[in-house]
Amino acid sequence: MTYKVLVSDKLGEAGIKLFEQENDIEVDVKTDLSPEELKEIIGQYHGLAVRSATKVTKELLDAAENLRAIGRAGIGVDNIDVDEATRRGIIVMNTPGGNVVTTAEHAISMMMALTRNIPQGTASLKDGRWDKKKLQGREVMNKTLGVIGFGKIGSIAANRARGLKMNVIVYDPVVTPENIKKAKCEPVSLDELYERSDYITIHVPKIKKTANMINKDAFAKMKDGVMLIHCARGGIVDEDALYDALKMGKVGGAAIDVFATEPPPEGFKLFEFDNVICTPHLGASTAEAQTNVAVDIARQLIAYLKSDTIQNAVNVPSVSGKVLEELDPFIRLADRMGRMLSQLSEGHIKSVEIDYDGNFGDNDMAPVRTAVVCGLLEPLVLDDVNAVNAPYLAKEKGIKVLESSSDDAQEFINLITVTVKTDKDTNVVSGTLFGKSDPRIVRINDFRLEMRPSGNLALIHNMDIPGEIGVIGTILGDHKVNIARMTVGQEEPEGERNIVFLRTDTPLTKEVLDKLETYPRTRRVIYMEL
Ligand SMILES: NC(=O)c1ccc[n+]([C@@H]2O[C@H](COP(=O)([O-])OP(=O)(O)OC[C@H]3O[C@@H](n4cnc5c(N)ncnc54)[C@H](O)[C@@H]3O)[C@@H](O)[C@H]2O)c1
Ligand SMILES: O=C(O)[C@H](O)COP(=O)(O)O
Repeated sequence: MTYKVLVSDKLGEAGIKLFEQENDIEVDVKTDLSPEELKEIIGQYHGLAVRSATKVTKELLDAAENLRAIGRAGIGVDNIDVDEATRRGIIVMNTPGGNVVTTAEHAISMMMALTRNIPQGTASLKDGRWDKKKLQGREVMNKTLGVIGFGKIGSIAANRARGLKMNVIVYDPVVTPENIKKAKCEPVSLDELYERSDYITIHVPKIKKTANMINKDAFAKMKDGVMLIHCARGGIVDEDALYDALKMGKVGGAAIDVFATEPPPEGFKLFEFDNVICTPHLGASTAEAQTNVAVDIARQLIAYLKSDTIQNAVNVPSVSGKVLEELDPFIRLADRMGRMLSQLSEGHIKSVEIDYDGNFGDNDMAPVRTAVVCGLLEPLVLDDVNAVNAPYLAKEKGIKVLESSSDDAQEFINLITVTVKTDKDTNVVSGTLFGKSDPRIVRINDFRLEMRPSGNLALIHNMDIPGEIGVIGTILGDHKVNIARMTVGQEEPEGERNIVFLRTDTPLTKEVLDKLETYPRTRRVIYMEL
């Protein structure tokens, strides 16, 4: 299979080369497309590589019928409708490491440029003026820098600021005070950060909670003359509130790299202030960072398209190729168990319980859990179900997914037992591996058996009476259906019922199934193709 990848924003050459080196990947680089142009061509692509400029909206995804993966060469994914991608089973990944030093360095450069009026000095000098007196600045040594968001970039910016002998105070609700102190910074509340900072630099992700977080109320709490550095994402600072704060002199200067609308509209009102300096979203724009993120995203997209290996996904847990390889036989078993349970169960599914008994190594079983859910949902829903959207679809349908584990797998080395409860019934299937990779179903509800879960399978609930198996054999023989394998399940505790589990060489027609169900007495037949 050949996978087509579209690169729709400017991407480092080294990344493009990686795509080109793959025999089974075709890459097209088409930047600066209008939303309409992009919508027209997106249907043919399996992978899409973007930065901030491409807006991956629901409308675009509506047309992206073959798209499996969106790769963001950078960090912020607020230009991508991640929920919609998830619902459609499209993986979204970013490159969290490649541009962080570059961006922290940009924030520090912006702070220094702002405090020493470097852009203003350049402009006035080129304009023929010698504004030496007017453009006097101030030192940053011993001043207090407030860092909002102490993740990858915030912590590097704080480290560089410590090198400039600044006092660094930090607000981050997730990072522990110990970790902030270890970096020789002081953890504080957000209000305290506003009250004490001479400079504030913002390094939070753009999410619902951080949209316009630096607003009128925040500015009101800040020190008079505070200088603001904003190199995170547009929309975190309320630009109207910043305008008012600059006008009142509450904010003494702002260095802005990112804007609510990019590029900002003509006559953008923040440009009227001399003490506002700007860059056109250059935070990540160094040769080093662009090579890093381009290479990272190309590798990640190639790995996912070719081998389903997930790295740095923002909408599904990451799994390395090695772990996937180890778990692969369990994943296949789990998928089949889910499919069987889907066909055994009647009514609305309420919950799925997965028990892992015995030895599964130290692996995170998330891919196995997802495979059970995929198998369970696939026969029931219209959407394509995969590892990306399965948890989302289960949640949307109100299905609880529970897991437990124990060391005791009875006579097996490892045993997966899945119990599906609906509003009408409860069904249980257990499966294991024979050897390292040969999947077997060893229990269906009250019956112990042993059957490979693949091919054309019929599960026939009988009364345990003489001649019954002969009748089934005769019906199939009369219709020229060859039985490849037959297992009779033993009821536990021993009772009057049994189940016959058949694998046939050819699919069973409706006529055969009707006969099996009614002749000469009623049986329950569940037919599945796995
Ligand atoms: N200007 C650019 O070109 C450029 C380049 C790279 C990254 N970025 C942006 O920089 C930002 C930071 O990136 P990162 O890699 O450091 O992310 P990160 O995920 O490593 O760190 C973000 C930190 O913010 C914290 N946080 C979340 N909500 C918060 C809140 N309400 N208040 C305080 N802290 C909060 C998180 O706990 C986390 O520690 C992102 O918005 C990213 O998109 C911009
Ligand atoms: O979040 C990011 O990585 C930055 O905002 C960089 O965006 P860009 O790749 O569009 O320059």
